[in-house]
Amino acid sequence: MNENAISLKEVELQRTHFQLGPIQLEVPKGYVTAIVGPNGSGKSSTFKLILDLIKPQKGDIKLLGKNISEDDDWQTKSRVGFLPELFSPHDNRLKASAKTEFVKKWYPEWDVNRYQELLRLFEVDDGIKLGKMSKGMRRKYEFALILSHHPELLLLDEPSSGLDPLAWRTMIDVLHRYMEPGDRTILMASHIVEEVKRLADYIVFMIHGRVLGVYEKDELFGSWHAFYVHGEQVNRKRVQAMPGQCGIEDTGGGMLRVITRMAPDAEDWCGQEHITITHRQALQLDDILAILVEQERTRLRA
Ligand SMILES: Nc1ncnc2c1ncn2[C@@H]1O[C@H](COP(=O)(O)OP(=O)(O)OP(=O)(O)O)[C@@H](O)[C@H]1O
Repeated sequence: MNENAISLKEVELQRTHFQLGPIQLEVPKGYVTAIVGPNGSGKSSTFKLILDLIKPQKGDIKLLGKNISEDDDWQTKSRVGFLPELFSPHDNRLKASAKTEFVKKWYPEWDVNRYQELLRLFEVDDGIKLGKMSKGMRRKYEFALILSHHPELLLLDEPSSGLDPLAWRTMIDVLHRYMEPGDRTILMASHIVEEVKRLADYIVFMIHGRVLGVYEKDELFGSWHAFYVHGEQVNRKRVQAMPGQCGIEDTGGGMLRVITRMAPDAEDWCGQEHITITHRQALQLDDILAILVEQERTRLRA
């Protein structure tokens, strides 16, 4: 990884019932990074910290090379497009077009043609009051708005929340095209497995306010596998020594299903131990997340 679009160093945020961090996170420029984690794990809070909308108790945050706590300059923030998870109800009485007129003044790179093109693509009428828009329509409008000033960096919190399947496909398409020039960056939070699979280059797991790791997507799916082995050939105790082992299940019919997070090493180990893998399965993102959540719960209980 070379240049970072965002970096968080030892960032801590203390709330009454929640502790975020210390977080160490680097978001590489030119790629899509997806934060994946259960509800309440701190994804939205991380976005707000990055944008200086809330202040951490400790740590340093850099946005597009600038230290955000020292940089009050709008210039850096005007290079970012932020789609929050929830929109403020304060704008509800405004027509979308009135909000656009207000917002566009803040962005030197505002592109009216791009805005009109995106409204057409998403089939959004900006003559409607924001409070009268459906959830999906409002999301599509805000999406068009943040893309129309040619941001270098997009921060998308649950981008497809409320979108129908057709609008979802359009959004994925628009984001792929957005990334085409090669120097743009997306940091997104998502619960949608398919969305992460289609868009992300890197995946960050965040659980209970902690970043559990940043993984290159293909490497992640290539290393988390379930191996099926014959219980007659190998007993539970022996298979516990498999590299990266993080779960053994009896699937009936004398078969054991062994989950490993180090599939290539585990395969070599099986070879050396003369254990035949009868079948193997790459784990899905939600399976991996479920295992990590369980491991984190066990760690917290200990
Ligand atoms: N303004 C606030 N004051 C106090 N606690 C808050 C505030 N906002 C969020 N929290 C708490 O911080 C924790 C993290 O919330 P956050 O919204 O960052 O999580 P999330 O991962 O985005 O969740 P979700 O997937 O449900 O959107 C939660 O326990 C939440 O209750």
